[in-house]
Amino acid sequence: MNPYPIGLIHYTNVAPILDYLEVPEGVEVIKGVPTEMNAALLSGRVSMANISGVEFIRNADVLSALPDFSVSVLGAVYSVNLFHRKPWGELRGGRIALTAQSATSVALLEVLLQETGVQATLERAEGTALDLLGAGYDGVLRIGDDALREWYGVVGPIGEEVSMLDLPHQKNGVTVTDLAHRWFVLTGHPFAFAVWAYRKDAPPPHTLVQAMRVARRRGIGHLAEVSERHAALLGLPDRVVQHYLWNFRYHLEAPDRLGLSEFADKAAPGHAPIELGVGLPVPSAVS
Ligand SMILES: C=C(O[C@@H]1C=C(C(=O)O)C=C[C@H]1O)C(=O)O
Repeated sequence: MNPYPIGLIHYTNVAPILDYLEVPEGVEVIKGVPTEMNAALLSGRVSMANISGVEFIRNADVLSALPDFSVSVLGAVYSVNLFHRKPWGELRGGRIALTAQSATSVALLEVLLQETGVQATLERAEGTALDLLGAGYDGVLRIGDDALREWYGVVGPIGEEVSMLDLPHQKNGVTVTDLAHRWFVLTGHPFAFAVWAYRKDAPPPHTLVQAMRVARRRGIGHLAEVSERHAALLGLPDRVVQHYLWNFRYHLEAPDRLGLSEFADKAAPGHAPIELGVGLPVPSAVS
């Protein structure tokens, strides 16, 4: 029987799931950044991946998603950041560098700029936020582990007495605008950055979905160990990474679905209806 190919984005934000995932036999794994996994899923190279929420929305005619998984957050996320020196409103007419790793966060930035009447030129460019600001960009969008490290590089050190919650973070003339926080200020809802999407004609085996649920339960139950391990890898304080991971919503509950559908209407008007759980076994009565 052919293996079931899946794509995994290995950002720290999914460590509480992936660190404990025991991949069942018959499942083949490839790894990459969001835009690579988006392309792999849409090309059929993989049948399921934790892809950018906006790509799931844009392709809701051919993609479904697991009904109880996402990378969502209510309020600040700390790893989807716009770095800029001028105030947000003065980015009008400016140039903004976009990491090539992102799809959802780019669409979110576009929505937030539009909602605030700020028209800027967005262009893909790779490099650290400070380097690209130094190269003349007015704003720099960074996501994932790079964004988290560079956020802390600008605003750190953050002690226990100085809450991570005091936003926006500004230091030495650089403002780090957290896009998920701005979405919350705009809507009052969570933001779903990623979902576990799959091709409607190739739903994942139940063994894989169940292994993911078990992994998530273990990861959340061992958050201190996960945080300590990844803090060392990231070179960040353990307590900062623990707050970062504690802050995520890994299911796809009603608030997260509300945020996803609200974003879908803003970012992809006229999108096909979002269908969750297509082709998955109907949950049996819990014994
Ligand atoms: C929470 C994050 O969101 C990520 C952003 C994505 C995107 O912009 O396409 C895709 C996957 C998410 O994990 C992050 O980058 O840390």
